[in-house]
Amino acid sequence: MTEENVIDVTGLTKSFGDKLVVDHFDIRVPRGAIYGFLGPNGSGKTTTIRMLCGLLLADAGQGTCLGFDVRKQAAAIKTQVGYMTQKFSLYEDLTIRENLDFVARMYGIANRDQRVSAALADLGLADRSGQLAGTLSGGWKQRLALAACLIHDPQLLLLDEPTAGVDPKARRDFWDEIRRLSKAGVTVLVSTHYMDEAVQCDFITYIAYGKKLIDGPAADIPKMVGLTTWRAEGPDLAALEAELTGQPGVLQIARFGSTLHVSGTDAAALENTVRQHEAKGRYRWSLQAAGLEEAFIYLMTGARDNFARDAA
Ligand SMILES: Nc1ncnc2c1ncn2[C@@H]1O[C@H](COP(=O)(O)OP(=O)(O)OP(=O)(O)O)[C@@H](O)[C@H]1O
Repeated sequence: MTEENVIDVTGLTKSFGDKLVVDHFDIRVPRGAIYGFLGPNGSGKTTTIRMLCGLLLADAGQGTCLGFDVRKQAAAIKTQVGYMTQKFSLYEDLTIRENLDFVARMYGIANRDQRVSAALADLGLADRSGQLAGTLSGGWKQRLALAACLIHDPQLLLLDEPTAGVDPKARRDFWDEIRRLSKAGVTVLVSTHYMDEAVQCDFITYIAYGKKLIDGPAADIPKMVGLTTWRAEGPDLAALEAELTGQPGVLQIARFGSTLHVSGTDAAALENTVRQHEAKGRYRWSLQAAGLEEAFIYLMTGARDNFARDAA
């Protein structure tokens, strides 16, 4: 493995039957990075992650994951990544300790009892280790699943929507842990539909209909998306939103606290519309530096749900 890239693949392609699900996907993930994987439902994120961790053989493409060939060394990759699936994949009718012990046994970990006890202590669940996993709240289940992924000290975590349906406080705690792991040198590729998670990533890649549309450092994404945003402050923002909807240059209107962020990709047309409203004097308008939040909303709502295309 090169020191720089823990994942380095090009042209990954996968079809199911006659349906092309992932189309020539390339990605390079530097060691220690948190790489956000965004895209509408059904865009091919899970399929890509499964090809990267050796669970699914790509139809075409090549490259390495943790220095192993993704096509020829799937078995080695599987033992060395931590993969967290969308659905809770542990046993609800085993206790927390039994679940961790089971996973540790699968990986053939030496000093198993010690390792499991350390994982329980890290989790803050040492006192409740005899509790059935099925009785945990959604947030705790996710943390337990993460602890299970980490039991063999993987250098790479592939997390597939790890916090879907989990409350905001539990999501924040989960991400504190992700950042701590990243600081310790663990590389993380994480798919998410949440803006507050996307903004915590170092890099972002965006996929739609199996094709990568955007990829780069998170700080560069707004520029790549090419949105101009104006901010409006004043009374009755709902009325302003209704007035602006569909006007020239206006592609997106998003409420941020007591302000309205109005965005578009045609800067001149948008400014023209804004100036006309500004002349009425009801609202204070200011040009807003391009932000990842607006870019995220644009990306995640701009492309239709991929299943919708299938259904059409
Ligand atoms: N084993 C399979 N057999 C047939 N079709 C599949 C299989 N796995 C996935 N698909 C299809 O491939 C497409 C991409 O699915 P995938 O789960 O990779 O998308 P995703 O981006 O992870 O979606 P989500 O955000 O909803 O999890 C979907 O249309 C899905 O129905």
